[in-house]
Amino acid sequence: MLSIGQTAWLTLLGILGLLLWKLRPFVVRPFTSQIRNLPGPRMTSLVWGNMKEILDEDNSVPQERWVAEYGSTIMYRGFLGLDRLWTMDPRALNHIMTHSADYQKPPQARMNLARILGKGVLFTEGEQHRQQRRVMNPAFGPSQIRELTEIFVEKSLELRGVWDTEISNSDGVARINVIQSLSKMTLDVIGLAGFNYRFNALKPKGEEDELVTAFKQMFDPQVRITFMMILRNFFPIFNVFPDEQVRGWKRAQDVMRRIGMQLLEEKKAEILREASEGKEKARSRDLLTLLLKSNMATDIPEGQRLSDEDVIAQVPTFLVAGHETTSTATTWCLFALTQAPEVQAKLRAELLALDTDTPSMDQLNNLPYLDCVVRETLRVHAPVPTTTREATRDDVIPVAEPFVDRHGVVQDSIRISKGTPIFIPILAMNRSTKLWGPDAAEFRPERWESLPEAVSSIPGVWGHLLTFLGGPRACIGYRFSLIEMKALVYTLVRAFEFELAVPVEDIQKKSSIVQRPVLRKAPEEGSQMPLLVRRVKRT
Ligand code: HEM
Repeated sequence: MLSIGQTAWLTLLGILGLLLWKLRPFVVRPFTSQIRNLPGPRMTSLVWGNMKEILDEDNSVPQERWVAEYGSTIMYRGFLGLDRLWTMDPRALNHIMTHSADYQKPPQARMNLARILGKGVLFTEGEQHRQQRRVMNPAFGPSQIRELTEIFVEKSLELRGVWDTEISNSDGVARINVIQSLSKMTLDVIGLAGFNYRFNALKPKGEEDELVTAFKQMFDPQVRITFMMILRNFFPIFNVFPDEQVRGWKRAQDVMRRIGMQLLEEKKAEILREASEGKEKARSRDLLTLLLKSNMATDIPEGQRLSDEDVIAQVPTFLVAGHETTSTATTWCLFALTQAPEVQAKLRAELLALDTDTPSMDQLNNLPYLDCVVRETLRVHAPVPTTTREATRDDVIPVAEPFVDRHGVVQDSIRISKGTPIFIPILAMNRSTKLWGPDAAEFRPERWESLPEAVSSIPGVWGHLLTFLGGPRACIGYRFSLIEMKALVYTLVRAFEFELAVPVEDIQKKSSIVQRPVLRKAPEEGSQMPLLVRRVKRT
């Protein structure tokens, strides 16, 4: 039997051992990492590495400067000097994104995803991920999105009505924080299109929907980073001491789970009822019903079907992945139009030439300038500016362009060790002057009428952009968000004129995962894009 003193010593030793184990990469990697000889900036702090420069400046700006100085493939230091790979070589990026089993999301990022979203498609890796994508892909095909267009247009018109009322109440010109309304609109859309669930976020009926409350609780943008959060990130064992925030997440998760389960049961019953009545097509066209139908299809072998747990985990996954991304993209689109009045006028002229308030998907896709404006927005204002991966084994990454390492030796590949973090430079690739030309940073929709040859090497799933990533982990919802964005821009730009309500220097891009706008003078107010909105005068 151990005495209290001995138990305390053993516990202390255990904690010390765990600490040393966790700190091992920070101690060993600087001497063993295969990428330590890549060119790159000098480390400016032993504790912060190069992170201070990165956190002090706008997204990707320091890395773009380093690439201009040292070449397309560089190494810089993260927290406690941990090495990070940043490459803008299209061939290397293609290798990393297509070999998704060898380059996975870092374990800590996955742990946080699982804690908040459950084990949905954003979380899973390897065979489980392939299985989920196989069942889910059919729900996101072009013909399914065509069916959903009506919802995108209906909700866009509802938003038009809300802003119209605000204008009437403000003597003809309303000051509107557009990101707030757009976020409600896209939540309503993903509710209806995702699960046939009415959030009524744009036009609340009585009390706020409990799923909306749960969602807000989980993704509060004002969340404080506490010491306990950092500790829990490094040492999951500290999860046994939950604070109020963790308890709040747990309560929110319980609500999401309960409603997810209820939706699942209802939809399964509907599919079975319709099958027994001999109907070919289920009435509901939402993503969850389509996913369930695909999961129940006879060509999916029994062992490949998703469990109920897997299906329920997709509910918060769709909500998170498909909501703020599209609202933020549309917000930046309206912002870009305020900065380019001639583009706004040209776009409006094209949109008003089509004489309908309720366009179909094909009609939206046949508007060439609208297409250019949406592409240019997603290029310059990619909502997700970077994403991370970690090498799961030692590897040799091929490059399109040989580079010179720190010792002056020419290298034609990147040797990488297991565990090395990699940053995928979505925004930086989208605005690389080498690929897009000297005006790459400018918002110029006309560039899409004749693209430089070089951009065809960018390994993105859509439009020569990395906005939706590429390879097996590319965004599953890109067609969904493109048509939703087009329906919004079509409806809003036909109805209203937009002007920025504050000096442009006051708008700052604040990056968590998604790049949201905040006011430099009032960051505590959260996401803000104040625009002056007037009705379009039709002659
Ligand atoms: C402008 C809008 C959007 C942007 C910019 C965007 C961007 C992205 C990016 C960059 C990823 C890869 C993340 C990573 O692996 O690190 C991703 C994944 C994903 N997106 Fe989107 N997305 C958008 C809209 C949507 C919509 C509307 C949906 C659903 C309705 C959706 C569902 C997903 C899902 C489920 C994944 C995970 C795919 C996987 O890992 O297999 N996204 N998205």
